[in-house]
Amino acid sequence: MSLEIRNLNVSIEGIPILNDVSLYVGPGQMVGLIGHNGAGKTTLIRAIMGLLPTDTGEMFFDGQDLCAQPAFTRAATGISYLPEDRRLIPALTVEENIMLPVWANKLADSKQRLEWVYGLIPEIAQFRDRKAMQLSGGQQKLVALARALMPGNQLLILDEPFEGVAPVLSRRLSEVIAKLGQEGLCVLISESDDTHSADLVDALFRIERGSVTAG
Ligand SMILES: Nc1ncnc2c1ncn2[C@@H]1O[C@H](COP(=O)(O)OP(=O)(O)OP(=O)(O)O)[C@@H](O)[C@H]1O
Repeated sequence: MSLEIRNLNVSIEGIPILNDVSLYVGPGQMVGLIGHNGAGKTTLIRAIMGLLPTDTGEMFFDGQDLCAQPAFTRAATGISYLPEDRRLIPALTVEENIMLPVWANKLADSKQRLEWVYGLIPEIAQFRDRKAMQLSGGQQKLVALARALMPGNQLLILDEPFEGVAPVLSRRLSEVIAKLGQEGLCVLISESDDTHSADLVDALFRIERGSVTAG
């Protein structure tokens, strides 16, 4: 499984945002996407997820042309993302929040997948029956990651996962993300600088004013 993006151009309301972006995430690779606020990280992630239309260029995952497939097919392809904000539903329990993508996409093997996620992040299993609103911001981030892991069994995209997370929890988040690499997932992590991702990633791309360079 690999993600290959070639010469991708994306505009929002007629304004060019991404210029000729090329990026590669190899099988089982963990790759960083580093850029300042407004550089275009979220726009690129939204384009990969099919949430923004692309102007020109190519995106392939496991040989499938992602540009040709609508957003709702991503979960079935095993592609998922952790948005910058957590977007948990406060009145639902932790487990209900984690199960949302399973219900929305009628995913198979959800029981095994849930056990796998609880094994990876055991502290979440302990508060599975609590309402999301009763958790700290960092705990909510872990739950949002768990939720993304339900459909994301091939490619997981993490949009600034460490943003606004206290040091103790960001260390824990790093441990969990490192484990994902060992599980053979392709992972793309965006960050405004490489403070947290430097030790995690196998390769790095930098994005500046909508243009991406390797290294
Ligand atoms: N809905 C929109 N309408 C107009 N311009 C937008 C829209 N969304 C993003 N942009 C512009 O696209 C550029 C890239 O924004 P994007 O959110 O992708 O950056 P980012 O690297 O993720 O930054 P941040 O770290 O602040 O989230 C910015 O100049 C932004 O103003």
